[in-house]
Amino acid sequence: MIYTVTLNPSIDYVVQLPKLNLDEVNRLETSYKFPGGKGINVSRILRELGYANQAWGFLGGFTGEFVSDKLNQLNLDSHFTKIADDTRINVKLKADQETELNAAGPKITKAEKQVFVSQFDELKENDVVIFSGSVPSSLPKTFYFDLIQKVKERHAEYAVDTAGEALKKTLPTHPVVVKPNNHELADLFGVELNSLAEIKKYGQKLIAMGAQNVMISMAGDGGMLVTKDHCYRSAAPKGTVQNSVGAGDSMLAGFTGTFDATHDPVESFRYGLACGSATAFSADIATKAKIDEILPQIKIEEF
Ligand SMILES: Nc1ncnc2c1ncn2[C@@H]1O[C@H](COP(=O)(O)OP(=O)(O)OP(=O)(O)O)[C@@H](O)[C@H]1O
Ligand SMILES: O=P(O)(O)OC[C@@]1(O)O[C@H](CO)[C@@H](O)[C@@H]1O
Repeated sequence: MIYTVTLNPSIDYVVQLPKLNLDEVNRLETSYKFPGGKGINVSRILRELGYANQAWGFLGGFTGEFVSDKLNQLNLDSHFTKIADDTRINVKLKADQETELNAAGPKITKAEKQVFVSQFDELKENDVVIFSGSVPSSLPKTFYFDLIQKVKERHAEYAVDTAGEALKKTLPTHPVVVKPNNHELADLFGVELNSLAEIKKYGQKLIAMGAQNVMISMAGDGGMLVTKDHCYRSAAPKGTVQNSVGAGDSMLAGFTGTFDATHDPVESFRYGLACGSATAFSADIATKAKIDEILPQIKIEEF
């Protein structure tokens, strides 16, 4: 079974207008509300691909009710810990440029945290836990790392989509896959990455530090997969970008779900790339039909 962890879910309020004028009232052309949060996006794609999974995390208040109702409507299996404070609202502004305003997140009490942590006792050998997204500021900075210790005690596997020191700290515990984007990879080492060869070199460093697979996302430039003995690269298929929010989560879902089922890194990378682009070319998180349409366009080569 695959479990996704979204410590800080959101309502994603996506607003579209031709141009943002600061210091003025701006009238929106369209606006949508989606259930958001990285792990929730991962769960939605896993479900589209037919992989049984359950979404975990914290939800509370009227905003939490909205997210919960939407997940029920999507028939998503979920088990969120109820909290007293309100789940956050993140604003995604699509104008001449894309701007995201992500809130810090709700207060989580000690008792609520305890209820959530006890869920990890349910894990079994060979389960996979996917940790994605920010940690609300009321939780300790080491929270992912502490949860990973629980996953390892239960002999389950895990994947992680986080950045900076939190990512570095998890590498020696051998995550199945980590998915930095090229900018996060550069920031991690305080360097600029100007070529695919450099991206490969720093991806290999993450392998040397303990990751089992390193998938580097590069938005419209496609992606790279670094394994212990190989490196694979693919450009992105062409299409009209509608809303790239969640493309990285979709990529992680495609890879991890396929890898759990097949243990084939190239096939998993293929699904990761197709899911990422399918979401970028959709208004919301991609559907199975969109993923199937993109899959034949993915061309992977050894690099
Ligand atoms: N404009 C695009 N055209 C085609 N494919 C795209 C585009 N944007 C993203 N993708 C696909 O989705 C993958 C993940 O996207 P991206 O690199 O933006 O992830 P990310 O930085 O983690 O994004 P986010 O945090 O918004 O989910 C890319 O590696 C690529 O395969
Ligand atoms: O603030 P975080 O947790 O880093 O990211 C949250 C978020 O931007 O990530 C998803 C897209 O990847 C959105 O659904 C959500 O709003």
